[in-house]
Amino acid sequence: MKTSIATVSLSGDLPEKLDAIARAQFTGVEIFENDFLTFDHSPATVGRMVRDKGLTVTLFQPFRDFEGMPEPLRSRGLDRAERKFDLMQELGADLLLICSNVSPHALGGVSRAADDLRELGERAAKRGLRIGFEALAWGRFVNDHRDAWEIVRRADHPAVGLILDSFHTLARGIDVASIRSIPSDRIFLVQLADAPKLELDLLSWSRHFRNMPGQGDLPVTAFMDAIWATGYDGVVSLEIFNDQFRAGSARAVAVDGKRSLVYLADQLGQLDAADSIPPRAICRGVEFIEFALNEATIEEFRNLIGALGFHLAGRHRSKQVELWCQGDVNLVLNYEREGFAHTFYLTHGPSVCAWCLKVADADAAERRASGLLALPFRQAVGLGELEMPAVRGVGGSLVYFVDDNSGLTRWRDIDFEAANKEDHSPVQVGITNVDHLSQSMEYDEMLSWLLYYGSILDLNKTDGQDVADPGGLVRSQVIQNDERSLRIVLNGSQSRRTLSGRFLNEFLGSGTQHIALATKDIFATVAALQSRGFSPLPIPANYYDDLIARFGLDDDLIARLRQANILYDRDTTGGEYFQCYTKVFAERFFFEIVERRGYDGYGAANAPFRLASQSRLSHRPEGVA
Ligand SMILES: O=C(O)c1ccc(O)c(O)c1
Ligand SMILES: [Mg+2]
Repeated sequence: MKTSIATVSLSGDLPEKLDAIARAQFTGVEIFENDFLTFDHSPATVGRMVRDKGLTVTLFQPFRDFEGMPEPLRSRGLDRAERKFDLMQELGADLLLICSNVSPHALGGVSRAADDLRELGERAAKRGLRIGFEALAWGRFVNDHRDAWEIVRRADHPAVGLILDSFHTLARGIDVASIRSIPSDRIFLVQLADAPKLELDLLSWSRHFRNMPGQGDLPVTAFMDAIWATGYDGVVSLEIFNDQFRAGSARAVAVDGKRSLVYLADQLGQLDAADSIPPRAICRGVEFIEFALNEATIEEFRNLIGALGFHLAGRHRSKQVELWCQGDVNLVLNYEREGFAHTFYLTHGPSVCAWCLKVADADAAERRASGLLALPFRQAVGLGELEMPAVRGVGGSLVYFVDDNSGLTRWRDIDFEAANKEDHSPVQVGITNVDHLSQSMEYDEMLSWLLYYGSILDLNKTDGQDVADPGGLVRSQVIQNDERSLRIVLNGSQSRRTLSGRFLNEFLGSGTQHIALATKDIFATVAALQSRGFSPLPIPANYYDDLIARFGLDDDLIARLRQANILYDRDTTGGEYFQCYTKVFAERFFFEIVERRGYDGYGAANAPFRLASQSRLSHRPEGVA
C-alpha cells in the first residue's frame, strides 16, 4: 500500500512535518500550498528535502474556484494554473488537486465544467502533469463525488482524473456503492479522514474535527472497501484537518496516522504480503502488574497490599524484585537501582511501570504491535531468565506479552525463588482477579491510545462518558474484549484541577492510576480486610441517603453498604455493582475492590462521589485525620 499524509495534518514547520512523516514510514506527502508559501525556500529546495527524506510528493493542493467560471475569470484561472504548474515542476509534483468551486461567480453546468477541466488537463499533459477533481461537500454546484465523476468522465482526457475524499462522501451520507463502478485508472488519488458525529455545518466539521480512520464515527472501512473493489492500487493519503492534531506532536500524530492506515488495510485484507501482520491479539487476562518503587517507598507499599490480603510469594533470582500474589492477581514490586523500572521511578515516582498481558501468542502479539509502529522494548536479563516480548505503551510504560505455548507463563518459577511460607502466610480475603485497569491521560491523547489498544489487541470501545470531578469534567472511555478478561478504562482530563489532571501534573505524564480487583463477595472481603487494618476511602452519609431514594434498597443493605464504605449501582437489567476504594497511594494510584452481579458497566454514576471523597482527602492538611 502506498501511504501518504497531507502536510496540513501536522504541527510544525515544513522540515518538522517532513521529518515526522518520514519517521512514520509513509511513502509520500501531499504538499499543502500554505505550508509551502509560509516556508522561505524555493520549490526546488523543498522538492529536494522531500526526496532526501525518501518521500515522494503525491499531490500539490488545493487549487480553488476553477471550473465553470465566466470570462475573464475563466482565463485568469487558466493563467493561475500555469503558475502552479511551474511551481509543481520545480517541486517534483505531478498531480494537482482541483477542488470544486465555491465562488459566487461560478456558473455551474456539467458540460461547461467538463470543458474547463479538459482544457486544463491538456495544458497539464504538455508538461507531463495531471489534475484530479474533488467534490467538496460544500461545493456550490458540485458537492457529490458522483457529479465530480460525471464531469471527469465527460472531460475524457487522460490527464484528468477523480480524487475521492472519504470525508466529503461520508459526511453527506452518499452511498459508497456508487464508487464500485468507477474505473480504477480514473481515480488519481484517495484521501482518507474520519470524523466524530457532530451537529455542525459541513465546512466547520471538515476543517476542525476530522480524525484518523477508525477514530471517528464515519464508515471509512466501507468507503475503502468500495475503493479497493475497483482494483485501485494507488496512493491512500490522510488529509486530516484537526485543531488538536495541529497543536500536538507532529511525530505522534504521524505515527497514529500510519497506524490507522495499516490497521484499516489489515481489516480489509489489503496489506501487501511483505507487510502482513498477525491478527489482533486475543487477551486471556492480566498476568501481572509491575510497580516501580524504591527502598524508601516499598515498605509502605508492602503494608498497603498486605492489608489488601496479598502475600509475598517469591523473590527474583537476580534482582531487587518481589512477587506478591492473591488469587490470580500477581503484583511485581521492582525496587532495583538500575534498569527500566528504576528509570521510570526517577521520572514518575512510585507508580505502575508495566502490565503483562496473557495472550494467545505472545510473539505474534509483539510482531503485530511492531507492525503497527509500537516501539519494541528489550532489557538485559540474567542467565537462564526469561526474555519477555514487550512494547512501549501509555506514558512510556511497558506492555509485556506472555502465553502458555512458549512457556512464558512459567515466568514465576523461572525468574522467582518461592518465598518462605513463614514470611507471609497466604490469607484469604476473596480477591480473585483483576477486574479492570484505568489510565489517566491528557484529553488530547485519548484518541491516540484508543487506536493503540484497539488496533493491537482484540478490544472494542464503548461509548464515552463525561464524569464530573470537583475540579472539572473528565472524559471516560472503556475499551474491552468480548470475554471481559481485559477491561481498560481511559480517563482524559481537560483541566489540571481534576484528580486525573493532578495525577498528570504530579506523575509527570500519563499512566495507570487505578487497579480494580474482583471479589465474589465484597461484604466478606471488606470485613476480612477491615480486620487486617485496611481503611477504605470514606464515603459521605448523603450518598447513602440518595441511594435509598434512587434504588429503594432496604435498610439492612443500606446499613451494610454504609458501614463498609461500599458504593452501589444497578443497571437497567437489574445487574448490580458494588465498589470499595482504597485511599490514594503516594498521591498517585489506588485500588478498588468490586463485585459484579450480572453488571457490565463501571459505576460511572458513583464516580463523582468517589472523586469528591478523594479530592477532600488530598486537600486536607497534613496530620488531620
Ligand atoms: O477545506 C478545504 O477547503 C479543502 C481543501 C482541499 C481538500 O482536499 C479538502 O478535502 C478540503
Ligand atoms: Mg480532500
